[in-house]
Amino acid sequence: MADHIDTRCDLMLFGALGDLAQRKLFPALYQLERANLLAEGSRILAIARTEADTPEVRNRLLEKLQQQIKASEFDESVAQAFLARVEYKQLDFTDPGGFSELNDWRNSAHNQLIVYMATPPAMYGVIARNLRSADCCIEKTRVVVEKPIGHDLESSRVINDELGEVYHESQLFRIDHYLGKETVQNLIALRFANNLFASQWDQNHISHVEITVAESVGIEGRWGYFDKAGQIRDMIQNHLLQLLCLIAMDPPSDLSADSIRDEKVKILKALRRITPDMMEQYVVRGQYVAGTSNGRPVPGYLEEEGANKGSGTETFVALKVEIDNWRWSGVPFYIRTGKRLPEKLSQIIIHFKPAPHYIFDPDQKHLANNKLIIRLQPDEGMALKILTKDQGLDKGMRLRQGPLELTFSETFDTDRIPDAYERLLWEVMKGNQYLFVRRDEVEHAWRWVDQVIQNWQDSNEPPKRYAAGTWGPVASIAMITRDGRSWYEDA
Ligand SMILES: NC(=O)C1=CN([C@@H]2O[C@H](COP(=O)(O)OP(=O)(O)OC[C@H]3O[C@@H](n4cnc5c(N)ncnc54)[C@H](OP(=O)(O)O)[C@@H]3O)[C@@H](O)[C@H]2O)C=CC1
Ligand SMILES: O=C1O[C@H](COP(=O)(O)O)[C@@H](O)[C@H](O)[C@H]1O
Repeated sequence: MADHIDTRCDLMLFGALGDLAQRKLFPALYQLERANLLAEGSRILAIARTEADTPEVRNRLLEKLQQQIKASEFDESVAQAFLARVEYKQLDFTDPGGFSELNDWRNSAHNQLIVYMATPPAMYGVIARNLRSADCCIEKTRVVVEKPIGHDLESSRVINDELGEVYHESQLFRIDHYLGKETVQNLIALRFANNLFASQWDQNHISHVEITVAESVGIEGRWGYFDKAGQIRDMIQNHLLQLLCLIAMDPPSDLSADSIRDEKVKILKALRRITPDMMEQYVVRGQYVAGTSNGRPVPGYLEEEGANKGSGTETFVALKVEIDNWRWSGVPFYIRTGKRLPEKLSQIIIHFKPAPHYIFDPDQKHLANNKLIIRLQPDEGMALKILTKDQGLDKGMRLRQGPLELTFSETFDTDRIPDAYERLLWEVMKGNQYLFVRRDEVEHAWRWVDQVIQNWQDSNEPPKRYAAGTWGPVASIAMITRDGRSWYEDA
C-alpha cells in the first residue's frame, strides 16, 4: 500500500543529542534504513545546543548505534548509508536568529518536511514560533511532539494553543509510543475483525478488566524529570488511558484517524470522576523503598541518584476505573503501573462472566470464567483460557482450564517485531495520524487525571511504601480483593 505514497522527507530532529533521540529515535531510523523504508533523497538534520560538527555527531551516532542495535541486526554498510543522510546543526532553540539557516537547509530540497520535537515540552511553542518567523515551510510541515503534553490540563492547553497558532491539527502528530506497539494495534484487529469477541464485548458478558503495565527498572537517571511527573502523569494519563480506550471504545465506522479518535474521546468523557470520598477504595499510590531487582539489591526511590529525600512522588499507581456508559455499566477496569516491580510485563486480562447456569462440580465453580489474556510485552501474543473436561476414566466431568494460545513469534514465524518508534516514524512519513493522539484526547485525559491528583494534594497523604521487586503496596491487592477478585497471575 505504501508503494504509491511518496515518503521522501526532510526530517528536522530538534533535541537530537538527548536521551530519547539517541536511545529510541536514531535506532528506529536506522531500522527503517535497514528495511529499505527510508526513501532515496530523505535527509535528517540533527539539531541541538551542543557545539559539534557533522562528522563528530555522525561518529557519536555510529557508536551509539553499535551499542544499541543487536549484533545480528547491525550492518556497517547500512549504518554508513544512514549516517550519510545526517547533518548536524548547533542551535539555541530560544534564539530566533539561527532558524533562518534551517530554512537554507530546507530550501535545498523539496521533500515533505517533518519537524520532530524531542525536547522538553516547554520548547514546543518556542520552536514553532521561531520556525514561523523564519518562514520555514509551515503549511506543508508535519510536526511530531512527545508526551507528556504539559503536566495538567491547563498547561497542556497552553502548549496545544501555542502549537495551534502555527500548525493545523491535521499537521500535528502527538506521540504516545504505546500506540505504536504491535500488540496494542492488534487490539483493534482482535476486537473488530473477530465477531466472536465483538458480540461478547460488554457488561452482559464481561465481569471486569485488568490492565497491568509493570516495569522492573527504577528511575534510570531521569529523577529530575520523573519527580515532577510521577507515575500518574508519566504513564496513566497517556499509555494506560489509551489502552483502556482501545479496549472500551465502540467500533469505529472505519480505520480513519478521526473515527478511532472520536470513539476514544467518548470513553474518556465517560470515565467516572473519582471524588475525595472514593479515594480510599479506588486509588492506591505507592513509592518504592530499597529491595531487590533481578536478584540484586537496589536502592529506594529516595536514594536514587539526584533524589530529593523528602519527595512524595508516586512510582506506583493502582486505580479502579468505572465507565459510565451502556456498554460498561458495572464493569470495573482495574489498572496498575509501577517502577521496580518484579518484572517488565504489560498485559490486559478480560474476565468473562460465567455461564448463567452452572451444572458441574460445585468445588470447581471458581474456574468457570473464561479469560482472554492479551500480552503486550514481552512475549507478544494472546491466550484464551477455556474450560474442558479433564482426561481419564476416573475424572468424570471434572473440569480444567487451559489456554488457546497464540504467541505471535511462534505462530507467524516472525523474526523481529519492530519497535514502536519505527512504526510511528514510518506512519508520520506516510502522513497517517491514526496512531497519534488528538488534542481533545489529551485534554480529556488530563481533566480526569487532574481530579485524582487534586484529591491527593488535598489529602496530603504520603504514598504507601513497597519494597523494590514486589507488586506494589498491599493496598493495591486489597483494592481488588475487596471486590472478591484478584490480580491475574499465570498459573
Ligand atoms: N527519554 C525518554 O525515554 C522519553 C522522553 N520523552 C519526551 O521526549 C522529550 C525529550 O526527552 P529527553 O530526550 O529525555 O530529554 P533530554 O533532556 O535528554 O534531551 C533534550 C534535548 O533537547 C536539547 N535542548 C534542550 N533545550 C535546548 C535549547 N534551548 N536549545 C537547543 N537545544 C536544546 C538538548 O540539547 P543538548 O543535548 O545539546 O543539550 C537535548 O538534545 C521530552 O519531552 C520527554 O518528556 C518521552 C518518552 C520517553
Ligand atoms: O513513556 C514512558 O514509557 C516508558 C515505558 O515504556 P516501555 O515501552 O518500555 O514500556 C517508561 O519507562 C517511562 O518512564 C515513560 O516516560
